[in-house]
Amino acid sequence: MNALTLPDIAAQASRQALPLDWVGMCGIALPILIDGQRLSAKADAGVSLDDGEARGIHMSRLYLALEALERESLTQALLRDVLQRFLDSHEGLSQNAYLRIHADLLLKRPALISPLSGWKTYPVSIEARLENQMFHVELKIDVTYSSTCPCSAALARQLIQQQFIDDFATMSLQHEDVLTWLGSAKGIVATPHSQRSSAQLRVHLQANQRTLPLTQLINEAEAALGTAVQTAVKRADEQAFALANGQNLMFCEDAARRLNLALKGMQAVKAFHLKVIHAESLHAHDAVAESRWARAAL
Ligand SMILES: Nc1nc2c(ncn2[C@@H]2O[C@H](COP(=O)(O)OP(=O)(O)OP(=O)(O)O)[C@@H](O)[C@H]2O)c(=O)[nH]1
Repeated sequence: MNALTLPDIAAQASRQALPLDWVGMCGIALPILIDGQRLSAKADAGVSLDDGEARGIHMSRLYLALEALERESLTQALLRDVLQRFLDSHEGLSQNAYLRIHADLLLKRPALISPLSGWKTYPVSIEARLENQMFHVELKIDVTYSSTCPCSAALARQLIQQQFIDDFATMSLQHEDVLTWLGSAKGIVATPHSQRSSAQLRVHLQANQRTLPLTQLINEAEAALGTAVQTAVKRADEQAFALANGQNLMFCEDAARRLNLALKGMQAVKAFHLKVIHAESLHAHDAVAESRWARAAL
């Protein structure tokens, strides 16, 4: 080695000849473009190290290949290009390439009644891999919503009926008295339990789907669930939300079935796995349902 040559340890032979499944970098700061939005993301970039004799991969080559992601909107084709660059820059060393991107998508949501609106963040992950020359992309999205237990609602209604019997058994019914009673605490002697719930969607896209339809997936999921968590809320909005919840009683099974149907109806979706978690206020544990589906090959 002369004085001007930088030592290159990665190029040395490995002391223990052993291939590795994933080698790379996690948590790389990266500005990305999704649906016209510039998002602050974190990327995990890696390749397999199939040449067990080689000491290491070339981290900088993966890092530099990510540059393309800050210039163009994310598409399946762009993700594939980046993964191909990972492999091209590791010829002879790696056969498989991996890229995970984590970001918070920000969407502005209107209030139910008032003219207000506010922002909601949706954690999203995009996982792309080029494995044995097969390209796969999986989108992960979390959507939060409110769920009210139908069983608890029925039990609460029964208690309200019982209270009505107790209070009016010996009285002749007067419209005015009933109206006053309904507006009092006795008229709602029991309330059903409800909870902030979350749907975790993992979606495989059709190969011909160019863009990543994250916003569309979120919108479809929220429409199917019916009681998405709100942003700006005045009393009129809160009342409308109470009504929406009362008309939208659901077990976790109901939520999972609704999401299943909504995702199946999206042309962009090739397969999915979904999990809904109702963080019960009745228990210290959660009620959970999962569902998976894959479009039949033509
Ligand atoms: N492979 C590997 N590199 C590491 C690790 N930790 C830090 N690095 C550094 O990552 C830097 C970039 O590696 P390379 O991409 O091989 O850099 P380079 O040799 O200048 O670039 P090329 O000429 O393209 O190979 C090097 O300085 C490594 O020391 C590690 O755990 N494994």
